[in-house]
Amino acid sequence: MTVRVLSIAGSDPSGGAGIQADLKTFAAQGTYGMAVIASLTAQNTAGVRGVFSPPASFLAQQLDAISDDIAVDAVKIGMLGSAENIAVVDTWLATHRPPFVVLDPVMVATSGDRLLDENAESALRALLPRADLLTPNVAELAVLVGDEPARDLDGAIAQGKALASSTGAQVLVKGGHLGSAGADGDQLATDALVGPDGSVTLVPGPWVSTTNTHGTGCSLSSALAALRPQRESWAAAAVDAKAWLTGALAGGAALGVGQGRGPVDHLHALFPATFSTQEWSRIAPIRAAIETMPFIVALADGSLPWVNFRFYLAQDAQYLREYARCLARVAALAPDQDAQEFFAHSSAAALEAEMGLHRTLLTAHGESLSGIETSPVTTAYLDHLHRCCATGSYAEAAAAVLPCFWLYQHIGERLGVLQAQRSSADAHPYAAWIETYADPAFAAATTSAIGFADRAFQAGSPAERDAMIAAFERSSRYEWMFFAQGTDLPAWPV
Ligand SMILES: Nc1ncnc2c1ncn2[C@@H]1O[C@H](COP(=O)(O)OP(=O)(O)OP(=O)(O)O)[C@@H](O)[C@H]1O
Ligand SMILES: Cc1ncc(COP(=O)(O)O)c(N)n1
Repeated sequence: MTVRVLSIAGSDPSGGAGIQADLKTFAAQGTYGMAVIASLTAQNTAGVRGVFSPPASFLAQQLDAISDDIAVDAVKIGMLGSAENIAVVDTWLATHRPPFVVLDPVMVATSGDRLLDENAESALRALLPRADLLTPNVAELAVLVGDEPARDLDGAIAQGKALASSTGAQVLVKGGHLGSAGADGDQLATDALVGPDGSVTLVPGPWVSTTNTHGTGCSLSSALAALRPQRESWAAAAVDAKAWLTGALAGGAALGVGQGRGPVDHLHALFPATFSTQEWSRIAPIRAAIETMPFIVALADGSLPWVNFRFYLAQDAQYLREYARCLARVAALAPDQDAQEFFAHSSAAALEAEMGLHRTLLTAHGESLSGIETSPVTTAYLDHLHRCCATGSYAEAAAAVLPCFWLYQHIGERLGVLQAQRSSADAHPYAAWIETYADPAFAAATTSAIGFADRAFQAGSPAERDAMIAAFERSSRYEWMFFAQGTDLPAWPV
């Protein structure tokens, strides 16, 4: 029979934390997931905007509906929001306690926003002894033992021992925010399972360099609840939950979700990394460099001087003419009609739509595209593309032309979000450029280009796969240099 796991928690509409994360985690562990919503939040990856808790009587009604019908093998309790909700859960546990109870004492989100009424802290403290396992983060652990936040893992373990002994529950001390060093000096993210008898089991894991950490606490506690009925002990469940979470953290960036601290990829093991997800993660430093470079920052806020934008536009027009030839070459190499149509259409679109945009923008300033000299960076990028498309396979050529879709779509989307937040009265000098790349039709074309590259990778020989990886990374670097030449290199005489 499938293991049936219940989450009693808050809702995170952006899908990275709360019950949304819990249900994905339950599915990832092969269990049947259920969710009783204690509280609603309006939040995204950047922070919490509002919290609304329905009447506690409705929480009781939801819990009764489950208990009257379904045997629950394990429960994970997360954000409860209010003292009234905590009282309802306390009563429910007294009468319907499932075999395994994990309690994540959610008080404050990573963003610093409160997720528990201030007057509910003592009620939450009183609920703790009903759990088998508590999963406070460093800040919550400190509040629960009435101490300052620990500065290192040893300090956190000492607090964990105090909490375990006062509640009779096991405590998983999470060292994610503390960091620790392994024998070979590698940075680790070590957790520790502390028993009420003072026993300590270290659960080490590699540190993942990522900003996609929204909902890690929710996901870890859910994985523990889902795995415990399938494992011998909490220690065994913790080791497997930790390994799963490390993979989810590593896959988070490739999801491309949100502008703040993005979510982890709960389903990474069900859908193993493709060429595109792997490469998107691999070029994370290049993406970060593009997102924060002076040219893009000034383009985003509209402060980019026209002289720099004009230089960029002129080079881009040179680039697009040749890029369109490369896309036509990918179409010629395409193994099937869908790919051929897509790349041929993209070639025409590069000439018509994008170059049209450039012409309009220049004409509006009384300038034209004639007599422009191609810069060294533009030349180098085009030489690379022409080489991949002239001498490489379809797979290599499809990988080489992909960053120009994907990085523009990515930057366009980011700038489009900023643009939408701006008051409509503030005219942005480069609004037309942003709209072109933030357009959902361009996002759809990018998704198609990614799909074609992924399929080529699947069908490719080992040599072709290596060539795809090299071509994709090199094109991505050139994309960065291409933007950078607009402000960061000495002016090229035009
Ligand atoms: N960058 C990282 N690399 C590896 N593991 C991490 C990283 N950040 C957090 N973790 C792990 O994620 C789990 C959750 O730990 P964390 O301390 O972030 O909890 P939390 O603060 O409750 O999470 P949340 O961000 O959801 O509030 C722990 O197993 C921790 O070791
Ligand atoms: C509904 C809900 N529950 C829990 C958290 C804590 O997660 P995090 O600290 O990662 O934001 C959250 N943000 N939202």
